[in-house]
Amino acid sequence: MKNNIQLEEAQSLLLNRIIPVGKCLVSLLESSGRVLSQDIKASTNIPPFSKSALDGYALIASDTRQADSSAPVQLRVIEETRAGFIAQEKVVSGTTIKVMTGSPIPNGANTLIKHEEVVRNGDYVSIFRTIKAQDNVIKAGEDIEQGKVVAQKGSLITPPLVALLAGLGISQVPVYAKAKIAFMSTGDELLDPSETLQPGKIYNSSLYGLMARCCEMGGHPLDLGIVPDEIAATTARISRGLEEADIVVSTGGVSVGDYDVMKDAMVGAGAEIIFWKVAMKPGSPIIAAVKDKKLIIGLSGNPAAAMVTFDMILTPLIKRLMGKNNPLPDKIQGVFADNFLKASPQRRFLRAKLERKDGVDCLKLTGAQASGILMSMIGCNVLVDIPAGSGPVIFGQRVSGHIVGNISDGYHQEPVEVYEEEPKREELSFS
Ligand SMILES: Nc1nc2c(c(=O)[nH]1)N[C@H]1C(S)=C(S)[C@@H](COP(=O)(O)OP(=O)(O)OC[C@H]3O[C@@H](n4cnc5c(N)ncnc54)[C@H](O)[C@@H]3O)O[C@H]1N2
Ligand code: MOO
Repeated sequence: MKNNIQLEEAQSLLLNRIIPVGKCLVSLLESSGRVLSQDIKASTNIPPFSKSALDGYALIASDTRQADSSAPVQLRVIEETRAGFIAQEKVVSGTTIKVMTGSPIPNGANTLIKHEEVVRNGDYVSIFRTIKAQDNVIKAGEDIEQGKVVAQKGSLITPPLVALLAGLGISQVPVYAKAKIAFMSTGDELLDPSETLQPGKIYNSSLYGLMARCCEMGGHPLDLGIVPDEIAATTARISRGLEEADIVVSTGGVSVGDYDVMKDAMVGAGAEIIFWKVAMKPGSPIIAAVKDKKLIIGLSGNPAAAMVTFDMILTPLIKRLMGKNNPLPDKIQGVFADNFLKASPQRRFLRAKLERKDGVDCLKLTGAQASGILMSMIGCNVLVDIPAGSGPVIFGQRVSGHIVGNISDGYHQEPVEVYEEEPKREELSFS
């Protein structure tokens, strides 16, 4: 068993053990937010045929070579067509076909003019200028060429990708199955929020926040409820979780108190401990074990510590289980828009909110930072990463962080912008 390891080592020790869950097909709408389980190749051009970009007339460009405002060219209108229909006639020299936006380009025509530019008189239109070939023609394959890989296995399905898949005629999307994560909380002091509060007891808050986070990233939580601080009961609950889920997550019982049962319960369930404690605050006493290739992760009982370690360690595991290629939280650099005056002998993660002010990414604390304070998780979308051995962090200082929660995906996928010059404090105004 390793002890007090660095966060990055903990992440890679665990990620290396993850084998993505199965694959399945889901409807287009259900696919949003899921992860593609295979490359998608365009089976057709988009658009599939060349079409008109406007309401007007399809004609042959060379017919207008002599046209000008004093000597218009006259063309005979031989048909009128619209989007969804193929013109029956062929445009030959001296003729034109009236089209609507989206109409397939009629045979023989190679350019278009909008109807406001012509004068219609019975079956004839007058054209007052020379038109170039291919004007206002949207070419077949202009958006996507047949055969092109439009999305890669392991990528997140976003609403624009849903539209693109629909445009390719894909109605059932190949995705990774949802990971099933079992959640339990140990603690004799805990009551479910549905129960009446008793003296000395508190409501189980952590479990619900973690399960909601699991849902937020498309996982399927399995609620194993509250377990008393007893080894046998905890062992039994872990074993049940292992039978039914891909990963078992618990809160509480990971420190050094008389009732901290998690390590013994894991061993009792036949699991091998991988590590205990990660050099970070909050959440340092995290413990990880493995049984039959399934991970069991015990998080701190302190609610904010549990959420921070869930975001930094569990979230990547769940994303990888569901096939995601780059599951670690995206990194960001920004300007600290607050003062945190405590020294950090240990590496510390501060709950902050990322806000862009005048083009500068600013990170402002969301409240008090003690491990039990849940309030400051509200609005937190970045965990500012303060290296071990740091002194106070002051307003205007450059800091790094990790994006957490829903804005993580797709935010700052490009390399993080590095500022040439430190913005001066007086140049920044914060509300
Ligand atoms: N002598 C030492 N004591 C502690 C140490 C230490 O190194 N030496 N480490 C501290 C740190 S740091 C942490 S973090 C906690 C971790 O404790 P546990 O994971 O064993 O958690 P508990 O003791 O069960 O609970 C801690 C705290 O959180 C409350 N809690 C627990 N579960 C929930 C829940 N599901 N929802 C809401 N609140 C919960 C619990 O009542 C406690 O107040 O240990 C320190 N101690
Ligand atoms: O590591 Mo503990 O989570 O600071 O309170």
